[in-house]
Amino acid sequence: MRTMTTSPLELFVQAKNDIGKMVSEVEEYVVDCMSFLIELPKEKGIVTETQVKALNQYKIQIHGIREVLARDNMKVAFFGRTSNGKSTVINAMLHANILPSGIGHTTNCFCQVVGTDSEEAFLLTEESKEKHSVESVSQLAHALCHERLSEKALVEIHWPKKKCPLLRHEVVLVDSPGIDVSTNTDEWIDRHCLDADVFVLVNNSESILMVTEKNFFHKVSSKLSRPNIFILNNRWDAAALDPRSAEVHQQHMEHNRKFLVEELGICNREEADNRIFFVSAKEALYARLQEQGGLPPHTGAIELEGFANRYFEFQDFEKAFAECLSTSAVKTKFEQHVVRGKSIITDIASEMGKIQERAHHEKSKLMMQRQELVSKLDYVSHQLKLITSDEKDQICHTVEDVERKVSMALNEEIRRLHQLVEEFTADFLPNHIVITAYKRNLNAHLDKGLGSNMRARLSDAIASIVDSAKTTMTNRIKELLPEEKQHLVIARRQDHFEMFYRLNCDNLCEDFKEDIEFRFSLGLAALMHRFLGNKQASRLTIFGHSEPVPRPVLLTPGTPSNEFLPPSSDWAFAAKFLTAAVSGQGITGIVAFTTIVGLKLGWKILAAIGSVYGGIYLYERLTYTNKAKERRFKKQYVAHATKKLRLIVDLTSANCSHQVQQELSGKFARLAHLVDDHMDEMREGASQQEAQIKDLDKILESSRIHRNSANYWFNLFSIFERKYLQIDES
Ligand SMILES: Nc1nc2c(ncn2[C@@H]2O[C@H](COP(=O)(O)OP(=O)(O)OP(=O)(O)O)[C@@H](O)[C@H]2O)c(=O)[nH]1
Repeated sequence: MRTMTTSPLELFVQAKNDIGKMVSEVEEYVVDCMSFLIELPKEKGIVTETQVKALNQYKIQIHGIREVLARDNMKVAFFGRTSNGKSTVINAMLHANILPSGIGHTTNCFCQVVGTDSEEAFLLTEESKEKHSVESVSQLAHALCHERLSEKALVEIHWPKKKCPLLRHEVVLVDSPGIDVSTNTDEWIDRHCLDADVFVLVNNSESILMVTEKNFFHKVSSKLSRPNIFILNNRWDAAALDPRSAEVHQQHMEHNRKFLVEELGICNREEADNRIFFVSAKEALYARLQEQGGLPPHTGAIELEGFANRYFEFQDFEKAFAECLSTSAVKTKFEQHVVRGKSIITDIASEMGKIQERAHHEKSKLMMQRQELVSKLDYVSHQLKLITSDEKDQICHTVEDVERKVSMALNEEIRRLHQLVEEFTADFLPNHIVITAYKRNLNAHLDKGLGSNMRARLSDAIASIVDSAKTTMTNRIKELLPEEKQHLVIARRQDHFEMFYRLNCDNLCEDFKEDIEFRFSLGLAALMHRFLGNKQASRLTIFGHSEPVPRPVLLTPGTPSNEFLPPSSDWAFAAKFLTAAVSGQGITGIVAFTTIVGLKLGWKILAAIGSVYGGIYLYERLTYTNKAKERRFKKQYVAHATKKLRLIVDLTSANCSHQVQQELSGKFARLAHLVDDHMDEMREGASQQEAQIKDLDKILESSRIHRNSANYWFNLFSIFERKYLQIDES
């Protein structure tokens, strides 16, 4: 609904303020949208380069509209032949004698009168922006003459607004040189007419419209769509003196109407009648100057008959002109801005819609991906727990299996220990230094031999068990890893397991003490041991002798020893005696023993027995070589080592199984670590997706706000349209 104002011209001012404010705010909005677009992540494809460029273009265009708006005003151009009174009409409308007028060609260039807030009037030319001060018409005329301007040049006369009410409403009045003096009116039109809202054709009512005037407006009409043209038949005061004035009036009306309606085709008959006026600018100017006290009373010009009617008609012209100018200027000046503004806003809303759509799509995609990732993470975590528990059991079984195998193999090796010892060859001499070295080398041989035998027995089997366990856990873990990481679980060469069997025979047999002294097998001590057994013999040794008797070595380990029987009758006596004799170890004892046996059996028998006994002794003594000593040494060593090794069977098998456990646990820990890393990456990915979803929410919210704002601005433009541009529709 159009707001009625005191002056029709105020409509333009009000519309200009409204649209100026709106465009200024829309510019801020477009800048906001631009910043929003620039900050959007390009890699997601939510915003395209084309959109950014388009928005930048809109920003430039809106800024351009704002700049044009600032310069927008209501422009009226006055045309007519020389001395028809164009300058006088303008002066009358401005209520001031601003433009020079007179007989002859007084206006030699385009003079544009605009209002200024300044107190003083000044003049600007196109060539220089230097302000020329003018205070009076004569000065202005002088200044214009002095400038020596071409007819198409433009001079701006800035006149204080407070002196002229018309200038307060953003009205610009353009005076032109006489159409009849120029041959280059095309250039005039291009330079000065295309942005004019209203044209006033000032005709001298003492003559009809000439071809030059008509041709000029034909050109204007061809370049502008339906220009607003008013025809002022000026100097009507002079024509009114003619008795045929009514007839002349009629002729002018018909002629002018025909020109506007038929020749130019810019309006209909009724409209044309409202655009044709018969006035006396000179009288109107004089009357107004007189009102302001600018002229002495009774100057003559306003005392002619019919002045009042002509003056009223001049005022009617001003009123019709103001309405037409304001309406036309609002439409021509602002309609294009509104159309452009609405188009920009619609485009921005559409771009925001696209961004919203893409962000929404991206968010849905991300949410699905995140859901998948979280489910996968839960699955992997759960599976890892299951596999870990399962593998623990599996490793326990494997370890037990290995322990059993090692134990069996070691027991077997212990049983075959004598073979290993027999295989050892080195010089053997019964002296301390050689024996010490011999023992050391034998220990090393045993260590190495046992180790390599164990390896030969178990290596393949254990390696196969371990490899199989590793392969199983690797395959299970591999399932939990993404394809691109599965190569990390493939076993490397250094993953191959080798059992380390260190029996440490050096330490084990450290306490081995050999006994390789000659022992006559039928000697008294040997016989006593044979008959009494080790314990009794040892007891006798402990109670009866100052010289310690070396501990006898069992020739056949495992052979049960004879039980000690209590002595009886003669044998009991002999035994006691023998015991006493042996216990005494003295010649007296032996002689006594021999005498008793001799007396009992007879001396001959005794001599024979003695010879045999001596022969046996001699034989044994002679055959007890170094080789025999070495054999005895090795036998003792085997017995000792066997006993010792049996003690460490459990320890060794436990140690080996521990190695397997370490190997498998280590391997599983490394594999599980890969899954942990993968889960960490998934968690990181999920939290990144969460952050991206939040960012997308912000983008969605911002694009929604910007889209709503676009709708708001579009509605405001529509309201402006209804208020100022589609008045007839309301
Ligand atoms: N009698 C009478 N004289 C007028 C009227 N209007 C203008 N004149 C006179 O006509 C002469 C020319 O007036 P201008 O206003 O200078 O005419 P113009 O069309 O501007 O002339 P150029 O600037 O040379 O193109 C002046 O002497 C005016 O006083 C009028 O309505 N009645």
